[in-house]
Amino acid sequence: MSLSVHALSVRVHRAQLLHDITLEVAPGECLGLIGPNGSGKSTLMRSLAGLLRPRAGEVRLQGQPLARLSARTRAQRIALVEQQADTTDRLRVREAVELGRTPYLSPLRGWSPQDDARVDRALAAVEMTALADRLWHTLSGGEQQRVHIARALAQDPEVLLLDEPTNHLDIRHQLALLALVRELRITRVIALHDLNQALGCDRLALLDGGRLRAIGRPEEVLTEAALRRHFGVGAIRTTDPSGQPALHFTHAL
Ligand SMILES: Nc1ncnc2c1ncn2[C@@H]1O[C@H](COP(=O)(O)OP(=O)(O)OP(=O)(O)O)[C@@H](O)[C@H]1O
Repeated sequence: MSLSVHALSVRVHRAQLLHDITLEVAPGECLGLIGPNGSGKSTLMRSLAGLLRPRAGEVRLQGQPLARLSARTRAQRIALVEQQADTTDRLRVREAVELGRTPYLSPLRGWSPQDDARVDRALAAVEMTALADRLWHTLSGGEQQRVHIARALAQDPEVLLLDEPTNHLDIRHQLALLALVRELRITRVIALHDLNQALGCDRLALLDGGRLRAIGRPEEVLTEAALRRHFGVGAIRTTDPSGQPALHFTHAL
């Protein structure tokens, strides 16, 4: 499903957080969202999920304004994994993942064995099957993050929005998660701080100061000049021993 943003401006408490953003994510594409701290990545993510009402402009899903879709339809189509998601409920891991099936349940359509199977697959995808009965609040930060991702997968969305999903994860789980995200055929938007990881996206959108500064293939966006201007670092573009492009950061400016 395509996701598009048209002249989007977002204001919160008199602060203008996003300015006139226009971009399009093609069906099945993985768009990486990059930018320094406070550049507006999470704000854009929340806008893409329909959680923030724009001051001007709109987000469209397959050409349809998000604002016109019911909350239930939106939840069936879009899943968001936020940066600092928490829950105060006394939930077990499996119950937290089962919440992903909520948009599909109704008085006429109760919980079914297919829902159980979907939850099983989601838990297995993030290697949390063994911890399915643990209480949420006893998990480590990285384990909680993996449960959030499982909940989003169980939601069976057509658009998956991941806000810094590798935060808290050890290196093996970071690589496993990125491989999992790469294999999904759905439309994905993923905010990343690790710019070497961002090189693996189909395209990158670079935000700075709430404005879209560049969008294109990773090598077009992550130039040494852009790294200097927008991230304030000296960097050298290089290739790793396997021939893949890589960035070597030298110093903060
Ligand atoms: N409710 C709010 N009221 C005022 N300012 C806000 C509010 N929420 C966010 N901001 C500001 O908006 C800017 C963009 O925040 P946002 O969280 O979208 O940035 P980000 O790119 O995701 O940052 P980070 O990389 O640090 O996670 C920041 O300067 C932030 O302080």
